[in-house]
Amino acid sequence: MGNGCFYVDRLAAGYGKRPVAEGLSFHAGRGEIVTLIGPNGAGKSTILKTISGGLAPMGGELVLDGVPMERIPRKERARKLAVVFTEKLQGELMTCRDVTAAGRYPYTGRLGLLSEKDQRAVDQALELVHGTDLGDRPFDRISDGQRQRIMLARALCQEPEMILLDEPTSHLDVKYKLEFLSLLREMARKKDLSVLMSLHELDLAERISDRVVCIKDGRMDRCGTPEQVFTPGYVEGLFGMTAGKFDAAGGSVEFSVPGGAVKPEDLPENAVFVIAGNGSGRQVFRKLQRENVPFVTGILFENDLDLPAAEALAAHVVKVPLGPVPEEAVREARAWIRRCQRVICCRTGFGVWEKENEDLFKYAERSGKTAGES
Ligand SMILES: Nc1ncnc2c1ncn2[C@@H]1O[C@H](COP(=O)(O)OP(=O)(O)OP(=O)(O)O)[C@@H](O)[C@H]1O
Repeated sequence: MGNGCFYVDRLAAGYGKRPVAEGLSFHAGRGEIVTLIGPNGAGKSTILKTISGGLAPMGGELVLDGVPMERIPRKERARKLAVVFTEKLQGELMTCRDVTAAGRYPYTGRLGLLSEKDQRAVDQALELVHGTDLGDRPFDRISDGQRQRIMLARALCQEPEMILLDEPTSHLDVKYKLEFLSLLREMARKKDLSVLMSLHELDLAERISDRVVCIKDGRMDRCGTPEQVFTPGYVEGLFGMTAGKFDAAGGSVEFSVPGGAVKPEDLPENAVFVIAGNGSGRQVFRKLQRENVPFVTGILFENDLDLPAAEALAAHVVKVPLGPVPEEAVREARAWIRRCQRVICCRTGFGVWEKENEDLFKYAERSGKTAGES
């Protein structure tokens, strides 16, 4: 089970008598970020609620710092484990500073009076989330994104060993999403925190997580590093996607090509051949896709940055393994060019290993297919 400060072993979580998910075994070490992903209703929130103590486990073990969770006294657990579930706290009549300070309650006496040390911890936490200016504002009159940052400040000033977050970026704009997750990453490392959260943004999950736990049909479908989890085709299966493709290399989602791949003889009249490579083609592929213009592309090496988007969107891709480009691939690409109405070249120049693509471009020029290229 590793030296993680937290682990679950064969955990079952659910409501009443019915487990929503069971057989869950994973761990989160100190300084690590572990992310739960999976389709809507898979049970991610239920698992987090169970780990936070809000729901009783229906089976299995929950262990924090070598001690079964149920044996950790409530007050100690409140110090060790911080929870960021935004919908929980209404915070009426409270300022953002009051809400943040609530994170110190496990450390204060019964009256909840804050010592100087507590006040300092509140200041620091607000500063960390860039929330100092929000301190005096009423918590119920700030934006959802600001509320999310204040909730993180509250969790941080609790000085926990572990933070649980349920979809912490759902209300944040793209700038704050990145800022928030970078902050979380930094806090995890600096303060040796274990972070367990659910995320819907797979690209962010892939970039930020040390480990990803995939939940599907009431069980743990996969658990591992992002490289182990996000293998080609996996996300589409996990989410039962029929309308698009997840680019495992680039961490982005591609809409699928209408009608799918085609045979040369079925290629529509307005089809375009795109000479791309090295990431130069993706924007063009997407533009053609939006405009409903079918296209063929090549010659792409199998590790090319353009390949995932090409495979998701093109009617056909002429691709080759790394190494010398076979004559046959060149012949095939030329045949597709002859069938296409025009050729778009995304390259401003060709490297020494791209002689065949340069030749294809010259071939297209000679055929008059590059005229009016946009
Ligand atoms: N309070 C509840 N009582 C009974 N069943 C519930 C309750 N809350 C959620 N469920 C059910 O448990 C299952 C898992 O829900 P959960 O919210 O954990 O999924 P999730 O993976 O977090 O979904 P989402 O991605 O949509 O947030 C769903 O079928 C849901 O309808």
